[in-house]
Amino acid sequence: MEETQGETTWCEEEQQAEACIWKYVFGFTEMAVVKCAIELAIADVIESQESPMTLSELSLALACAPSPLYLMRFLMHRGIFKEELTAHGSPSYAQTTLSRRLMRYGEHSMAAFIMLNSSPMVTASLHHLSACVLANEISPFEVAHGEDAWSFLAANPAHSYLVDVGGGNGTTLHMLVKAFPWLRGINFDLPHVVSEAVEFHGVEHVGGDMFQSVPKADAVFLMCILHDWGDKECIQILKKCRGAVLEEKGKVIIVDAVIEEAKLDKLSDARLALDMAMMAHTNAGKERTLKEWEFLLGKAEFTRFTVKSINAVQSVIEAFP
Ligand SMILES: C[S@@+](CC[C@H](N)C(=O)[O-])C[C@H]1O[C@@H](n2cnc3c(N)ncnc32)[C@H](O)[C@@H]1O
Ligand SMILES: O=c1cc(-c2ccc(O)cc2)oc2c(O)c(O)ccc12
Repeated sequence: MEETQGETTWCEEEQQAEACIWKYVFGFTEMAVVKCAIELAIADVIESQESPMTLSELSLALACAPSPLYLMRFLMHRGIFKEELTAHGSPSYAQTTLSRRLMRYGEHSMAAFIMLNSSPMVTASLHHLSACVLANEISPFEVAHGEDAWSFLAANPAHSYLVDVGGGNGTTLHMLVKAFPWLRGINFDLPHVVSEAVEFHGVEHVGGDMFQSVPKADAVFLMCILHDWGDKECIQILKKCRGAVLEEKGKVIIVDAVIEEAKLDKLSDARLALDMAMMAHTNAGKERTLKEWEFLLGKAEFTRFTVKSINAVQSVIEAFP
């Protein structure tokens, strides 16, 4: 005979508790999978595709094997992505209002907060809550890091540095720094170009030659630069850019056209016209196909790259050392 407690039986309460306790058993796992989705830019890739993606399409876009993308099932069950069937009946993954909050950019993005709260700097403090409750008057942050948060942040600035190679007068970098306040910008261009540039908050102008060296940073940005140059020069520039970032976590972000000969869209003509303009304006500059980008990035010794179309003449290519 079941004991009743109000509306709920003892047995139902046990079952609810059993389901609930697993949330705590695997609480960190949930955070880690969401962090992983942000790092892989899964929501950004599906958004740029503008249609649901199968696991094999996702694996191509992310330049990884399909099997680890099994984590999409977890994210789908949490209501982060939704599953839809393709015309051939294969499962594909689509954006939701929630997954758009995992995008790295965009007005609803919460990615930066998730990355901060799942960072070792924050999680290390959370491991000391009980000691701090008992010890009183000392913060978990101080126990974990040996100093208060303000001294720690002064010694370990949380900013990421982005260097815009061939950034002109720094306008683009200024827009990026305003949109992403955790960024600090280094606008790198020829000395006579940066000497004319006006000051922007969060942007430092540095004069130099990208064929000689590129300032060190967390990431390098190259917008409409490589299309000005032939393959030999591009490989030289790309090698300097690869050398400017850390091997484990740096990247080189290229904004340039990707010519798709087989897949036409409303901007295909504009890309091909830009290719003709490059022929007219430069010695060996051109717009490149995916195969040509693959060749350049391979020659410059990048280990992998991803391409995101952004509904513009240019695409965003992220190359990893
Ligand atoms: C086509 S513009 C692109 C400017 C900017 N990235 C944009 O998208 O508006 C090319 C830029 O590359 C710069 N540049 C050319 N040669 C360079 C070199 N050797 N080192 C650094 N910058 C260079 C030019 O001064 C110019 O600002
Ligand atoms: O004539 C051009 C045009 C561009 C250009 C056009 C449209 C875009 O969305 C981006 C770039 O870029 C140029 C360039 O980089 C250059 O060195 C010479 C000429 C042009």
